[in-house]
Amino acid sequence: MTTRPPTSSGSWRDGDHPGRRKFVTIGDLDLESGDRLPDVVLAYETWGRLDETGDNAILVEHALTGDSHVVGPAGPGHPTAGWWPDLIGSGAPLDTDEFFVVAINVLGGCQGSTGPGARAADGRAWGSRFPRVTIRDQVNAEARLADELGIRTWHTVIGGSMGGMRTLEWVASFPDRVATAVALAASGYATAEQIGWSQAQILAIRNDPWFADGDYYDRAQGPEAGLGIARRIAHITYRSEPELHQRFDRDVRDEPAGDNGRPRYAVESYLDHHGGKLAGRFDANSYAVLSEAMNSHDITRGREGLREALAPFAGRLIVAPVDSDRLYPPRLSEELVEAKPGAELVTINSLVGHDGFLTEVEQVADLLRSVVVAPRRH
Ligand SMILES: CC(=O)SCCNC(=O)CCNC(=O)[C@H](O)C(C)(C)COP(=O)(O)OP(=O)(O)OC[C@H]1O[C@@H](n2cnc3c(N)ncnc32)[C@H](O)[C@@H]1OP(=O)(O)O
Ligand SMILES: N[C@@H](CCO)C(=O)O
Repeated sequence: MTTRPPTSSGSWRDGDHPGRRKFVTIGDLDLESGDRLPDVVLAYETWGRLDETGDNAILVEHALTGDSHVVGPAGPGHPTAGWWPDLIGSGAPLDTDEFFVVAINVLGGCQGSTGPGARAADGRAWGSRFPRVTIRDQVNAEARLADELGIRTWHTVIGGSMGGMRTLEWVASFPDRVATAVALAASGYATAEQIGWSQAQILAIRNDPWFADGDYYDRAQGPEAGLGIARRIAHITYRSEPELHQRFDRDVRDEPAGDNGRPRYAVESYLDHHGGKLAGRFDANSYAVLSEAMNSHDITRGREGLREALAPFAGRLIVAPVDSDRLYPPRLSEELVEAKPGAELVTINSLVGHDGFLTEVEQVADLLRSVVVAPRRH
């Protein structure tokens, strides 16, 4: 759930140590829908130092249930340890001796940024009143944070999945503010199948009797069961069929015993684990808002096609699909490379599927070392 920062304007922080959350008020945000979201706060974390030229900043964009805590242990404001361990630090692929690394909790999220669990001006959680936001709205908000930090052009923007969507939207919306973009396990638009999977997940949440039309924050219980089901559905799409087969096959867990003596398959217990874990650390409304934001993703909206959307970008574009990804199949990355002359395709090899961009940390590290960071030193 959202940890509400103190109400004020300008920047404030939990602490000055690297990786400690900071907050900035970016003011009112006009949304694509025509709504205006007032007094928007974004939570973010930084590592390293912005140099005098201001051109050494790297933006790391998190995926659906990630947050600004890219590296480091769990702690206040961070329900989990970092989701890309060891990628940021002195001598790490995103080397803080050289770069100023920024990660922002996405608009609509639940780890410090304005989202449905945050309090509106009347002191009540936004809940059902939280407006629809798009990936483009989220990137517009992030651009305002970049302005606040004095970052005109990102040296690199990198992200996977929903983070890859924001990376590509940065390229399309602010082509002169990104020098290099790395989009992992992503696509230029949400596909019919992705939208279909999202629908099932959103319905699981909204049909939980404890959802209360989204206004459950002052109740004894929220729609954790619905969120858990959503996560189970999603998690299957994040993994490959061969991986699930190899890991679990038809194995049965002997405890706890299944109801009515039916077997409890190991894969069920695994999905129960992931469903329960997410329900304990994430806000269901945020999950639905962010899923709808992902459904909105389409860098071609108002820009003709992929080619036209990417044409103004003069920087370096690297797209990195996971070869076994059935949710964002490699053809979606190949389309981007075909649409953008000079764009590079670097395939991540993994049995895992979509989550490969999180689990194959070494390959991501190699990618960052070889194609992103190294060229700056020459
Ligand atoms: C690491 C984080 O969660 S950081 C928080 C932010 N998170 C994100 O941004 C991404 C969200 N995380 C994820 O999507 C996933 O957790 C991933 C991609 C990181 C997981 O990748 P993997 O390393 O392949 O983990 P895997 O899917 O095997 O799950 C391991 C967990 O399942 C449990 N598990 C494995 N098999 C079973 C089973 N048959 N029954 C019950 N539990 C099982 C393990 O005990 C382990 O539990 P733990 O995570 O509580 O320690
Ligand atoms: N498993 C990741 C990837 C979603 O694309 C997450 O939960 O954020």
